[in-house]
Amino acid sequence: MSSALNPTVSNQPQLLHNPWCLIKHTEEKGRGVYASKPIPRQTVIDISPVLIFAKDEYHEHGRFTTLDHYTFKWSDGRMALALGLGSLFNHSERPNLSYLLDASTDAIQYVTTRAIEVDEELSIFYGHKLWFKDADDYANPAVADPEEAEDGWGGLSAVVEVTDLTEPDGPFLDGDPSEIMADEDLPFTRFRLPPDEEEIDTIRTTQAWVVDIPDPRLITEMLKWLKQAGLDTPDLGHLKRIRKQNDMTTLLLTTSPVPPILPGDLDLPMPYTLLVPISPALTPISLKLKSSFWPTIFTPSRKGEAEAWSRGKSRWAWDAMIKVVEAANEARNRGELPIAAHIAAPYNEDSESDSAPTAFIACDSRNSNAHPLRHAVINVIRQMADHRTTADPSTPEESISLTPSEAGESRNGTNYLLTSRTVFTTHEPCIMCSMALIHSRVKEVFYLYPMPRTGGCGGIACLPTLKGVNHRFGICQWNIQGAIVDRCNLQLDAAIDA
Ligand SMILES: C[S@@+](CC[C@H](N)C(=O)[O-])C[C@H]1O[C@@H](n2cnc3c(N)ncnc32)[C@H](O)[C@@H]1O
Repeated sequence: MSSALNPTVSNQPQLLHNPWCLIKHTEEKGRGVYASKPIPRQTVIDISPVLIFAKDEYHEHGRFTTLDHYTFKWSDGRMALALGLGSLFNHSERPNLSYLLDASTDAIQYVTTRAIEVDEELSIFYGHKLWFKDADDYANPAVADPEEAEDGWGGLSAVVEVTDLTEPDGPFLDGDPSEIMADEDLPFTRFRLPPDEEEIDTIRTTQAWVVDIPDPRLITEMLKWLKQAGLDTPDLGHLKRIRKQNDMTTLLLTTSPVPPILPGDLDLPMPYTLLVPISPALTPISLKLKSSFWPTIFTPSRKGEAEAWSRGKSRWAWDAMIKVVEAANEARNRGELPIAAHIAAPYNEDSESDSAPTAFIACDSRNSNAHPLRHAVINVIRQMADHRTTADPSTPEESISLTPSEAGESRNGTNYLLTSRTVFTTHEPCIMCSMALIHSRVKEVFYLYPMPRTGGCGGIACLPTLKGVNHRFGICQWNIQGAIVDRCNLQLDAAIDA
């Protein structure tokens, strides 16, 4: 953000009913909403009721007034004005709020997409065609060009038009599909889970034999002996061999259950056991904690780094997301809750993404089954389980559909159901569904709508980060809700319990 921006608290009455924010004024942007204290990710900042204008009314009158800076497209060509905080969020190329249009209550809900620091501005993404000069000083600031701006009406029209919906085939089709996309251009936000083993009681250890060496001159000899005795094994490569503590030098010997027999001529004390970490430290905090057991090697490996995404893979995700939203719409038309989940066929650089038969899609069926546990994610995992228990790999059709790990006698119950698979859902999975995804060893989950009150992927809890949970999966929130929802005309109940 431009350093020229120096927000001042305006002298107008503050929103005392809102615990998170203040309205401040800057010369460049006018009023804006700023965090008055640190705000956690997925906090509902405001649910603004909207005032709706009929299409003709807006076209003939509203668009010629100041309203035009504040309104955005609603369904059926109508325009909406957010009452409350909703009209004061300024635009950012890197927004920290997502929004959720709720046609059933005529309201719009604003939710933080990441943790927000005190004094940070809360912003939304208006779209690519701005009618003003963006005051934020990013590398490619949008240049206001009235000719470029939409000639339609509605200042914030892009709130629901982040992606160009006039492109009949959708985004990410142009260009080289293998080109790796910059993180900020991806259609989703990845949530960074804290690295494993950040707390002392989650560090996994094993018992190792060590010996104190009262005379440091014996160290070289002992290191030679370790080699000769075959104790210089790679399984201890993540640990330092020697620890110097309180004037005592101690040598790490082995993790074998039986004590090693030390050379008799060196007059060493008896070996004894200690707990040592079983893996290297990936973070500085982990290094400190692990080294409190035994000096550990620091390897900030690539393990925790985000996977690179190509344009083709973004398109694959877009298609999967469209599919899941369409399924949710169909479910709604059948009288179900409009929630769907999709186990996408794995992305393959060389083939059509949606033709592989191991893709599954399921909807919430709590209504039709009168069964409170028939959530979409549970239903889709069950489809995969049923497929793996019943598919006959001897038939040509099924032999195509089963991946090597799925085929053969090791079927359901032997292998995990979703290893290396990606699940797309309309709604953040609830706690029950998140646990089912952990049990299935899913690789990653993409969802469209955060569920701050029920979600198990960061909403009310983040299951993959809980202590004692032995699997982690990637969590990504789709950024361009508006585009997808508008395209598929999904009418969503923001209060839905997904
Ligand atoms: C919905 S209003 C936001 C609240 C507005 N700042 C106010 O004081 O009422 C949209 C208007 O805010 C201003 N604005 C929003 N985001 C901006 C940005 N990134 N840079 C400059 N001006 C911005 C523009 O004048 C725009 O027409």
